[in-house]
Amino acid sequence: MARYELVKGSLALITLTNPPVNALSSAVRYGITEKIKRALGDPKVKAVVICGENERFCGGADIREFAAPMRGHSLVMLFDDIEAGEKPVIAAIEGVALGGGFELALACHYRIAHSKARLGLPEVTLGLLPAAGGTQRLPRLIGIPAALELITTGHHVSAQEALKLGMVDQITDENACKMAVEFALRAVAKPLSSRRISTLTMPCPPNLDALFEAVTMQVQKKARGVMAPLACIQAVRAAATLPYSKGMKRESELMASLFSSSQARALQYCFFAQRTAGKWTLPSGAQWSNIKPRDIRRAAVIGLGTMGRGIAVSLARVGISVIAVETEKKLLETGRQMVIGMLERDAKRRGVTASLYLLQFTLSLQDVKDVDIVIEAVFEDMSLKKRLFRDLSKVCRPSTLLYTNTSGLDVDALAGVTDRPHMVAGMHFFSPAHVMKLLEVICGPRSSSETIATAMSLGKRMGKVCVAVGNCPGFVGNRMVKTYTDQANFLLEEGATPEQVDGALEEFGFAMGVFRMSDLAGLDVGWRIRKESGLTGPDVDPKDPPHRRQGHRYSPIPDMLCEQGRMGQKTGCGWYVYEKPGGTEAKPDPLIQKLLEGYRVRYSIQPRKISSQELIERCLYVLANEGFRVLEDGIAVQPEDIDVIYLFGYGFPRHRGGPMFYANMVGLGRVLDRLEHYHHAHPDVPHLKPSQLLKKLVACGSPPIQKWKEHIKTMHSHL
Ligand SMILES: CCCCCCC/C=C/C(=O)SCCNC(=O)CCNC(=O)[C@H](O)C(C)(C)COP(=O)(O)OP(=O)(O)OC[C@H]1O[C@@H](n2cnc3c(N)ncnc32)[C@H](O)[C@@H]1OP(=O)(O)O
Repeated sequence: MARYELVKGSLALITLTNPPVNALSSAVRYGITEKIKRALGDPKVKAVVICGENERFCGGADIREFAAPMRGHSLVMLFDDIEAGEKPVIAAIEGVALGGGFELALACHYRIAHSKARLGLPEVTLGLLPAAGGTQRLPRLIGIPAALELITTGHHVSAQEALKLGMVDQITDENACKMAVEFALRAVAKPLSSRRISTLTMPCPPNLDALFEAVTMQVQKKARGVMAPLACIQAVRAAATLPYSKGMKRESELMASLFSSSQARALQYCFFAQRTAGKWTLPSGAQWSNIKPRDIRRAAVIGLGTMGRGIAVSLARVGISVIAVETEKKLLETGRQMVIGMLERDAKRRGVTASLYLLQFTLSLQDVKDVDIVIEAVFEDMSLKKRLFRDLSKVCRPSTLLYTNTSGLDVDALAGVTDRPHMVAGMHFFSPAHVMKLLEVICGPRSSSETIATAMSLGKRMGKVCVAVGNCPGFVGNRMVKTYTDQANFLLEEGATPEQVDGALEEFGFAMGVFRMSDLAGLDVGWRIRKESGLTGPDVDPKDPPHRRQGHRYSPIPDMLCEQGRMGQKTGCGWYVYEKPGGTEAKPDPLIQKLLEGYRVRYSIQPRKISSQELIERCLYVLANEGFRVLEDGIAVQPEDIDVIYLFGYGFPRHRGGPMFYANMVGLGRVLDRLEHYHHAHPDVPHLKPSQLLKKLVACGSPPIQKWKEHIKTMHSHL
């Protein structure tokens, strides 16, 4: 796990050999400890270079080992030994030096980085802190403000930024290991005392208290209820106010308070869930590792509304040429200006040239005849989409893949009107499409594995987190979210206010509660869908009372708001009132209070005081319950897929892991009990009825989430 070579007669070269990222597993820690001992004890050796195999220095501690108490050689002791040694040790950083990997580099006397390397202390994103001396050495090296920024955010920096900040001594475009060897030969004669970071005097700014207070407020605002950033601040404060050894003790105490916390478990689960979701599998056995995606060079985007513009930008900025199609000159011109503006702003932010030459705008569908793929992003109207797919069949060459950006319509129905149903699938982008990271790839029953592989690979190329899901109304994300918003509406009927429901969800960790989110997205979106599906408007069965549809409870309150023109932020009022149309400052609206009171009187509902616990349980247990049904129905393959969708598409707080992980943390038995309780109280709400899979898992002793897959026996998978 660590290779030892003597080079140039007097240098020990220690190479970490734990692919793919040379993580510091217990075997690697043992390996480095032994090799350092050997190098320091060998009189022939005058200096040491540490590097990583496969042009990657080190991705940090082995996160998989955090599932159990840490055993084996201590990183802290190893790093103290390296630093205290009498021979210069040089870190040769290629690829990444992250977390424990960067802390290893900080313990070395010199750091040489390749110009493409990235460095940082991302432990906070895993619910931890850099507990191998990172919180004590980094502020001594680069100062408290810069160290605080890096440690509390977990941001990686480029080698150039690292050099500017003083994190590395030199950067090179050559092989960093070779450069480090040459550097080491020159370093042999130099004194080491000023190179031991732990002994350096801390550069302290005068207004220390104010600085820590400001950073604490910033962190609390950005990540409400998240523990790790606050612990990071306390550890850096210890570095600023205590001698090194006492600071290390504080670092270790703070790490102990985080190490087995539920937040750390959730955040580490999210890290692996994201990687698990990328490894898609279809029932045919086709999967990410055995199906070659098509190479996409030319794409067409049909429709230049909000979604189409974002998709065009996402494609062009990764070098794919785009033909954007609209039906009217005015719409085309508006779309063209918006796309160009977005691309120019994006390029300016990234310090690159906008690839405007990749864009073409047209009113003629004929112009898309030679593209590799088409992504349709027209209005969410089935007959319009069908018409377009029929036309695309005629226009496009036979090898063109066709994708629909629908948020919930039947992908197979669209495939069925084409001459190539196996070459049709869904690509559900989230708005704004050039910003939001999530892409649901919808596999129709006839979609070929190549069609899916191409969508997944293209999504990844555009920087998206892609999840392959089955075809059903709303797919995974929107199918589940309906149960959550329904509960929120029912809670209003029963006595809650929008601000109470939102307050409870925001306290839980959502950046925005369900009603504030609805105001932001626009209430008319859901209204149109409900009208189309006959839940409101002229198509409603006259025998249905206003608060029941198809035998189930229904809340007409959102429809009532829309009928009054309250569409959310854009109209200046929705569930809240805003300072002006387009305003963002949500204030509780007495008119909504009045509307709710009138509604309760009309339907003889006795309002009651509803606890935050009930608000959370009703909204979130029902969400997980539908997630279990999604798994039962084979619409998603594994709970990780659902959680990734909720983390990246719906703002589910990452430190809670996602709806399925949250249910697992609460305890499946408890979730089942509470759902049974609520279903008993509201028998006309089928979504509150516990799913079969939840019952089955509880009956099997509530296995850990990673084992649920073994218990999911689907009648037939939709993937
Ligand atoms: C009381 C205890 C005291 C202990 C003190 C310890 C203090 C130190 C703590 C730490 O170091 S925590 C870890 C900090 N490091 C990170 O957070 C980095 C995590 N990794 C990444 O960001 C990325 O993986 C990467 C290194 C930038 C590489 O990205 P790339 O896109 O190239 O590859 P991936 O698909 O992400 O990863 C490939 C493969 O490797 C696995 N992996 C990555 N990093 C780790 C790791 N640190 N530990 C274990 N495994 C890791 C990743 O899961 C992938 O695995 P597979 O999916 O292929 O199985």
